[in-house]
This record gives sequence, C-alpha cells and structure tokens, in this order.
Amino acid sequence: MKVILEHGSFPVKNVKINISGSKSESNRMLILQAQFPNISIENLSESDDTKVLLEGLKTTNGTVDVHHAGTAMRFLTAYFAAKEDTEIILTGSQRMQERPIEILVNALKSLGADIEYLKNEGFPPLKIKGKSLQKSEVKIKANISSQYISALMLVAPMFPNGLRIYLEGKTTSMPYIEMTLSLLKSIGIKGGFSKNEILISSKKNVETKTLVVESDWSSASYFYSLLALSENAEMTLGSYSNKSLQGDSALALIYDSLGVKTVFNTSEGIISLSKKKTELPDSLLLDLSNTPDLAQTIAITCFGLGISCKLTGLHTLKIKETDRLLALKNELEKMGATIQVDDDSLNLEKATKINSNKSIDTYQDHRMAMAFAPLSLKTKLAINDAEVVSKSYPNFWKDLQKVGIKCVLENS
Ligand SMILES: O=C(O)C1=C[C@@H](OP(=O)(O)O)[C@@H](O)[C@H](O)C1
Ligand SMILES: C=C(OP(=O)(O)O)C(=O)O
Repeated sequence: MKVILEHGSFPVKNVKINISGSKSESNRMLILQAQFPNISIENLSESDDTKVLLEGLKTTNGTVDVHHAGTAMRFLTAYFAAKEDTEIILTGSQRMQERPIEILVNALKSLGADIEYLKNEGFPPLKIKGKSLQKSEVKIKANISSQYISALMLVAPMFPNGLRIYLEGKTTSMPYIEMTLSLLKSIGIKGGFSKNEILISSKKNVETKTLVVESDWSSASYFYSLLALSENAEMTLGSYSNKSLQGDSALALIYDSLGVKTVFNTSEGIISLSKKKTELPDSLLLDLSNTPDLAQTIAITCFGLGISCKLTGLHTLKIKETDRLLALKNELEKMGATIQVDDDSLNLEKATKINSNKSIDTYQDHRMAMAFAPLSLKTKLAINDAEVVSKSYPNFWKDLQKVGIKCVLENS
C-alpha cells in the first residue's frame, strides 16, 4: 500500500489524538506479568511488536515467530531460556535473522542456558530448551544494544539468587535500562544500578497491582515534527505525564528549540503542543545515544525547516529494522538533501530545495514511513509500503488524517 500525502486541511482546530501505550513499557510489563500473573496492565500498546510478544508468551512448546520485533526477540530469548519445561524455536523476519543476538545468547549460556543457533551463528532463529538457571553473576557488553541487558534484568527475579550484571564498555540507550529497573521496582522487586553493575533480587510473588502504560513518546515525535514544520498550529496528545519512564520524552525539550511549546496538563494526563514564534538555530547539534528512535524524526524536521544538523551517538541505528543511516541518506537525498553519514553520526547540510512528488521507500521500517510523513506540510510526497507503521503505531495514518493531512491510499 502506498499513501499519497498532501497538506490538506491541516491544522484542524481543537484536535486530540490518543496514542496507545508505549511498546517498550508494554513489552516489559508483559514479561513481568508472565512471571507474576496477579499484575494487570492498562493502556497496553496496540503495536504489532506487543501483539507478537503476547502471542509468544502463550507458547510452551513449538515455534514462536516475532516478525520484526527486536524487544520481543531479545526478551523472549531470556524468558524461555530461564523457564523450565519449555522447548521453543524462536524466529523472526528475514531482517530479524540479520539482527545480532550473540551477546545475549553468550551471557545466557554463561549462566547455564541451553540455546542453539539453527541457521547462522550469532543470529536467530534459536532453539531454546528452558531450564532453571542457578548462577547469579554475568558479564555483558553494553555498547551494542540495551535490549540484551533489559532482557536479563526482566528475568532476573526467576533466578534463585537474583542476578548481578556487570556491564562492559560504554552503555548505550541508557534510559531503556532505567525504565526496566523502574518497572521492576514498581512491582516490589529490589534492584539497583551503580556505575557498571546492576543488581536484581530474586522474587517468587508480588502483590496484586495494576500497571498503567503511559502513551508512546516515540510515536508522539511525528506530531512534534508536524508542529515544527507548520506555520501555526496546536493539538493535544494523550495520555502523557511529566514524569515519564521513556527517554524519548526528551522530545519536549529538543523540539522547544525547534519552535514547539509543550504544556503538561497533569490532572488530565494530556500534553498540549503549539507552534511558538521563535528564532530557529542555524544548526542543531545533538548526541542521541540515549534516544536513538528519535534520530529519523529530528533529521527530517531539520531538513524541512532548512537548518543543518549534526547528530551523533547513532551507532545502534545500523542494526535496527534496517540500516537506518543508509535508508535516511538515500531517501533524504531523493528529497534534495545533502547529507553524509558514518557509523555513528549524520551530518545534514542546510536545505536549499525540497523536491516534489517523490515516493519514499521505507525499507520495512515503520519509522522511515512516519518520520517522512510530516514533510507533506512542505511538499506533496508519497510513502511506499505504508502498512509498515503497524510495527509500533497501527493507527498512524488515521490519526494523521484526524489532524488534517490528506492521505490517499493506493494499493500497490
Ligand atoms: O528496550 C527497548 O524497549 C528499546 C531499546 C532501544 O534499542 P537499543 O537498546 O538496541 O538501542 C530502542 O531503539 C528500541 O526501539 C526499544
Ligand atoms: C528499534 C526499534 O524497535 P526494535 O529494536 O524493538 O525492533 C524501534 O521501534 O524503533
């Protein structure tokens, strides 16, 4: 499916968009709920990534296919490895079979896990024979993906003596590790994080509790981008808090310098966004190692605003849904940008033109589709394979129409 986008009647007045729960929080809570069934969850993410995890958790013997979901792959590897009486083949899409998992598998094997590679060494699919893991200390490289660390933390309560995790190298995507720790603590599991050491206690039962998922901040980024690229607009997004567990809530501060004002209404659990008159910086310089999922949105906003940017801390982008640095370079160049990328950074020059009537390829990456969509305020463009958005935000195109962007769907 292709979506052709035009400015349409944007901005619709008094529009409120309800974004479903954070997929990162949801997927952590589901792994915890599988261990402690008296936990209930509200505002669960509607994303494909959450649906596949939920389905996977119902399986004790057989094949689980997580498609493109990185967190589901990593969290379930640890979960099944530590769960007695399970025998699982854990697999995913072609791209998932190219996303490395050796660091996590080695850590689990050093704890006694029984995991075999079924195709290529270091990559899914995996054959996992679950058993009770008795050791209590593990070392893991922390500079490739924080998901490996969160995966170990989430199953640590199942270990008889808990787990002490030593992090090696510079830790990346840190807020996601902090989110995992906060959620464990919120259900009464003791844990701590100091320097390069994480300690999580063992736990058999927790008190009955309802966990409420805050809406997804990464999904909110596309509305921030729309606002930044608009002449004058406002909208409300729910449900958000000013005490978020999600690192991507840094959006509010980042987009403040790009002309978007955020007001938190804590009693109603909403944020009101509005375009403010502000002098834009000539150039934006940001280290995104704590918020890698915002890189595409920010680069494209800067392109649309005609300002240059240098984004660093992007070393994890190459092993996500696609090589995001290459995908961004290809598609931004199609739109008329001058951009250089290397393994860790992206350098975008001030745009002198924005090409019209281009079709953006999405590389099976939801964020490529959603990050380019706000450019429709500047020019007419089309997004190829637009259904990819369901990985994190199935209602994205509907919500975009609600705010007034004209979206014409074409079967391709
Ligand atoms: O733990 C999580 O929920 C996530 C961690 C991040 O991955 P990395 O740690 O691999 O950067 C992020 O990009 C991903 O979308 C979700
Ligand atoms: C990188 C992402 O997800 P995952 O790694 O969980 O597939 C994402 O949603 O941008």
